[in-house]
Amino acid sequence: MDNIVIAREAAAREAIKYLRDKYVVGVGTGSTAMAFLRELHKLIISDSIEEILLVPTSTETEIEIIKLGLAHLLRYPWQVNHVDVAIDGADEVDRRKNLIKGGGAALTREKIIDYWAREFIVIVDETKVFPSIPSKHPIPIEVIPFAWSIIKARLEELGGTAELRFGSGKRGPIVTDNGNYIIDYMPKAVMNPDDMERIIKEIPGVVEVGIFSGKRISKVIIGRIDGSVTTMD
Ligand SMILES: O=C(CO)[C@H](O)[C@H](O)COP(=O)(O)O
Repeated sequence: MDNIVIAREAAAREAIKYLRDKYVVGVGTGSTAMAFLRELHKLIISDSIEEILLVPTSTETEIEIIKLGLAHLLRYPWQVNHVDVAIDGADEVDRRKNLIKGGGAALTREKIIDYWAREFIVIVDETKVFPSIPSKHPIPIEVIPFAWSIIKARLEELGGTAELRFGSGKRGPIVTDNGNYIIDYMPKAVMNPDDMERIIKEIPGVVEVGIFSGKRISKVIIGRIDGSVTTMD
């Protein structure tokens, strides 16, 4: 098995320990979150956990829940009055638990559900840990299509590069679950993530920013390629 897969699965298995009977669980987006969903599926079919409900953070995750035969557990935000725990992946994490998210273009729904949850637990493999963010991955920003060129220009004025995200088939810009576009922004200068998030969010037409503040995160579980895990609280 691929080393990264071993690391992601180790983090996903560890996250299972934070679930309880009757929990409403926010289910993240991406391959690591899907590793968690597969572990959760095992628990559910073996009756090791009871009356759990699943709130997806994207259409992609919703489809995976249905494909696993768990449609009866699927709930939308308006069908529950809270989320006990959200488990989600990330593209980058720094030592203060600040995250870059949105590699899968799901950052807005992820932030809505992850921040709503009483506990927000992040699962990553060790290659996602960096001294500061953004390091390798630009900051995904969800924008209203009408405003994309203006926002791109405003970001470039702030310094750095800003690119409208296209699909791999080059048929046009990626469209999010909310009908918006994604701009990937790599700033020139390192800045405090909370300040960076605030500055970008102030640009009219920006829907959400793929910086998730470490202050909002309960725990980061880091899976290692030897199968071990470490936790940042
Ligand atoms: O933010 C996300 C989707 O919008 C994902 O959580 C992030 O891209 C990590 O994905 P993966 O686990 O596949 O590396």
